[in-house]
Amino acid sequence: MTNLQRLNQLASILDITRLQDDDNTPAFQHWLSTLPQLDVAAFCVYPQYLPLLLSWPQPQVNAAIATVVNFPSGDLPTDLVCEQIQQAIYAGATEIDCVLPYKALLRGENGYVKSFLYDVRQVSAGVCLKVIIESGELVTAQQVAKATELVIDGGANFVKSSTGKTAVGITEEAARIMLTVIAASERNVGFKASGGVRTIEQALALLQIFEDVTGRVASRECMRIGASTLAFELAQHLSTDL
Ligand SMILES: O=C[C@H](O)COP(=O)(O)O
Repeated sequence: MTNLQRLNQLASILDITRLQDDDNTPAFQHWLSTLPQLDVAAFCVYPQYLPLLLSWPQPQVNAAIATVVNFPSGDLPTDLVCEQIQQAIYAGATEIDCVLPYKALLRGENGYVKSFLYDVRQVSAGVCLKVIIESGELVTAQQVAKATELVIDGGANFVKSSTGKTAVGITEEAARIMLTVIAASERNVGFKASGGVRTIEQALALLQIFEDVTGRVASRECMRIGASTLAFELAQHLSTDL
């Protein structure tokens, strides 16, 4: 595969993300105006910015519209998270990135986590559900594996590593653990790497790990990379490689 083909493959699995806590309408609209024209997998923004994204005059015809719930703490009551999901879908979201109650998992409350995953899957039926395990906050490899296993068993479409709001985002070690559990499962579940993916080198390394561990070719149906700045570097490389 040529470098250009690999970079285009990377663009096709990118979830361009804007989850700034000090954001506002003018800044968000300016951000939209700066976005490069790439055939990406999705745009991921806070729920309050879904209307602006959906009314954006340059629709990215193939891109999904994603938003976040139970974000970033993972601590909200299940019924409130389900309400957030319903509101997001009503607002036009076609993908939901939902933070797992990972602190409950760390307390050993696996039953609560399973019940949470069941409820959010029911209320998000028909849309793409990505569950964020916040791998950088899980202490042991066993906890990363267990969180991944519970998310898969709960029926999510993707297991996502990080919110990008904690000290540690995705690491290659956590990616390997998550992908090993995903590869061993009988279910068709995808992997989303996120949290501090700032360079093309990092992203290509994660893409390679995905393909090495799962034996699958990375596509938007089975792999995503969530990043807030990578699209700009990628567009520069793609324009110079033409
Ligand atoms: O999906 C969430 C991402 O982590 C946000 O991207 P970032 O880490 O490049 O800011």
